[in-house]
Amino acid sequence: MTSTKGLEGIVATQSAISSIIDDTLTYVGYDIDDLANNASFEEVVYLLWHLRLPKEEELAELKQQLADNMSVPEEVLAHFKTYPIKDVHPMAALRTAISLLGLYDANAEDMSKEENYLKAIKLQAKIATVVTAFARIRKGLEPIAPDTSLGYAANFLYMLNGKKPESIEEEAFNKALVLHADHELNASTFTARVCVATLSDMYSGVTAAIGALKGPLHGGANEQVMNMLMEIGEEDKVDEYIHNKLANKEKIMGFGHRVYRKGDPRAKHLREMSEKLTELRGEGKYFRMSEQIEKIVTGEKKLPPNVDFYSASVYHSLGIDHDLFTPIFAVSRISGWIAHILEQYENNRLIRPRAEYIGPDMQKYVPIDQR
Ligand SMILES: CC(=O)SCCNC(=O)CCNC(=O)[C@H](O)C(C)(C)COP(=O)(O)OP(=O)(O)OC[C@H]1O[C@@H](n2cnc3c(N)ncnc32)[C@H](O)[C@@H]1OP(=O)(O)O
Ligand SMILES: O=C([O-])CC(=O)C(=O)O
Repeated sequence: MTSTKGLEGIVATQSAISSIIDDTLTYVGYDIDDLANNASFEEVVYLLWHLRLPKEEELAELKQQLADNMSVPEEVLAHFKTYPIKDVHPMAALRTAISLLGLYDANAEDMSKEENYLKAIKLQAKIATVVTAFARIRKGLEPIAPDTSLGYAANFLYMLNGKKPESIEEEAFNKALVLHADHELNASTFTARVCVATLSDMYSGVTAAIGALKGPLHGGANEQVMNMLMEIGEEDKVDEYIHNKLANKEKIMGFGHRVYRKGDPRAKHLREMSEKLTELRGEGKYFRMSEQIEKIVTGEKKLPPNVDFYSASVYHSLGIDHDLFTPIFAVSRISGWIAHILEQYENNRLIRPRAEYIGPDMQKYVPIDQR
């Protein structure tokens, strides 16, 4: 038996949800460029869960179901006020809150198709409320109830900030949600599938996936990109900072990808938004710094930016706290996790690979007084 480090190149399942072929990303056969330019996030959620685009009335029904299920139990919100540690990371709070939500769902263990679909709606709806409520409660602010007249993207920004977003903000946030919704067998999606392939419940699968997304080699990179931009501070410091990092063989967050070679097709959309939004906010330097970093890293390491690189300056210019960037990734990606969880249940087999053993040969047990 020989192993492949990080399972590189291993095809671990079949899936009809999304594909990456020759650096082109599609959801159910629809090019990500087409979806980013035209679709609402709710349309994409429907597409991922039903493997077809919704008709008007189907989309209206999903929107209504999401709006109707956004409230979360008081106990979950109250629990945010009980942490003994200051500055709990919002991804840790989110991971716990999703698990906690499962304890308030009487049907959490019901594995019927109907109940799993209802759980999907509840999770997709409530995650927006959980993230925004935590963001407010930690600042001593009251959570804001969803405005059911708003779409999902606008509602998220409304619940976060307490005011309805401008249309340019809503459009940008909707596009970011569309771009992050699914991505074949990335680490967090694989985690979700491994978890539910034991026939564990959907709350467990999503909780596990949040844990995997949190790491800086995966979803956690978007927050690290912004930390890097803040640390560099000024445009004339970029060159020295990046060259030092590369010389020390340190990774530049937001660059590289296990699957894409020529480039991540999502990055250009976020780049475009970053340019527009940072300029509008009078913070164009973050776009210009990002551009400089891209020039150096693509030139010297031949590593193109991934989805996390320009999303950082986009979210920053929407006025979002930097440690909420990864939870926002989860708010979108939960749609993909759920699609994969449902697909896994449909055609399940336990996921259990092997390990190539590299430890010592057979040893004889030595009693403790003779070691
Ligand atoms: C949503 C997402 O998850 S997108 C990815 C988000 N993560 C990041 O942006 C973190 C930075 N990037 C990385 O760490 C990696 O490129 C990953 C994790 C995305 C992909 O990892 P892998 O396919 O395992 O590549 P691996 O880490 O083995 O890198 C291969 C080589 O490229 C180098 N490399 C890869 N990414 C970077 C980077 N961002 N900066 C500098 N060098 C890099 C590695 O140091 C390694 O060099 P070596 O062969 O000389 O040792
Ligand atoms: O696919 C991956 O490995 C990481 C990624 O880009 C994503 O999850 O969006």
